[in-house]
Amino acid sequence: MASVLYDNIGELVTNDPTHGGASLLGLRRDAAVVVEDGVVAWVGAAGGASPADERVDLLGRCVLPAFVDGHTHLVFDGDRAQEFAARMAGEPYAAGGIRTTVAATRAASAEALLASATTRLDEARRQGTGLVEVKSGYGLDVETEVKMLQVARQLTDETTFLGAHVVPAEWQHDPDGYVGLVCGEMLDACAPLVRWIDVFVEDGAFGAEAARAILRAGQAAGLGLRVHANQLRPGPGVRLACELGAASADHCTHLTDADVQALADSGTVATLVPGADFSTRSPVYPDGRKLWDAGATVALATDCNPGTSYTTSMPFVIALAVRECHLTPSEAVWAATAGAARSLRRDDVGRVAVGDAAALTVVDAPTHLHLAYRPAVPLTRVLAATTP
Ligand SMILES: N=CN[C@@H](CCC(=O)O)C(=O)O
Ligand SMILES: [Zn+2]
Repeated sequence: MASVLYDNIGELVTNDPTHGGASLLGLRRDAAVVVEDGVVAWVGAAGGASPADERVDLLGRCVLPAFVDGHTHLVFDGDRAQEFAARMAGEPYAAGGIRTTVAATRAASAEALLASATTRLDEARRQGTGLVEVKSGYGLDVETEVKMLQVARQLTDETTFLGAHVVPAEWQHDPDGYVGLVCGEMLDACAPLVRWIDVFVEDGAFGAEAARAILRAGQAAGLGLRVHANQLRPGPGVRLACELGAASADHCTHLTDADVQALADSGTVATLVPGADFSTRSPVYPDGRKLWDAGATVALATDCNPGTSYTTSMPFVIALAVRECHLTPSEAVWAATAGAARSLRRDDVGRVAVGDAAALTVVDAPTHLHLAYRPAVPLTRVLAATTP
């Protein structure tokens, strides 16, 4: 049995309420963690553990649960840097840009998609991410959606069918026919490859009626629900997500008071992706403060994709969530770990607890506050990771 002792941790974020009194993050100062065969075997005081096969001295650094990135589009081909540059010159973001990536992704081989997605996943891991969710949605035909998901399955168990990203060009004359394809042949082909189904509910993408039909079809196929909701303007996405019992409503940039209340009253997590608001130069950011104070469960994710948020950096998202969404640094770290785990309905990640798979990230700083305090500084890396 191989054991590793991580000793002299200056600040350990456990997200386990049995540690740290009433602190949100279950903080332990001067701590140590023992990992045996990839599982957390012991959590206690620095210098207090029995000898292990290997000892890693953290020299007073902060250790936290590896970040959980519950919303990514890591599998795609093509480049949209020109579209980004045009936006920075004043062009608005529109859902239709997705079709540019669809053309490139259809033309790419599975091998090429796996190679580029693996590079992005490695990039995320170098910044402290342990677990990612990955969506399809740049195929929009049966063959390419399956190709994307077969690639995604090689990266993570948390895969999502997003055939309802937008209506592809060849179905523009018959959007209802496309909804039928998504609910029928495409879902049948993709369901065995995924845990989740997602719909982009927005003008230029899918309305409430089509989204309800698609999500119900996914539910009937045994999939959990996620919704791209209220990204570009107020709309029905969040309320639909709450009504149908979705695990997560993602974006949540434009919420009414009724939307906030619906999230607070439901088990649906509000997953904020402020990297998208940053890269689309949104005039507003999600009001994380209001959601948190209302009692909603808040998560953070990168939404890594070539159109609206080409970042794999959870520390960057944490910094944005503090600066622009008005979460405290501690709330943002919780949302990027424990909150994100809830958005995937996982209770085995996003915390440091005996018996859990070990997924630890080290911050080259004495406290978690430095994640928001020192934006864009490469402070984090995964220390131990066993989650797929
Ligand atoms: N909003 C919908 N989907 C992606 C953007 C996709 C794209 O523009 O390529 C998002 O989450 O932001
Ligand atoms: Zn997205």
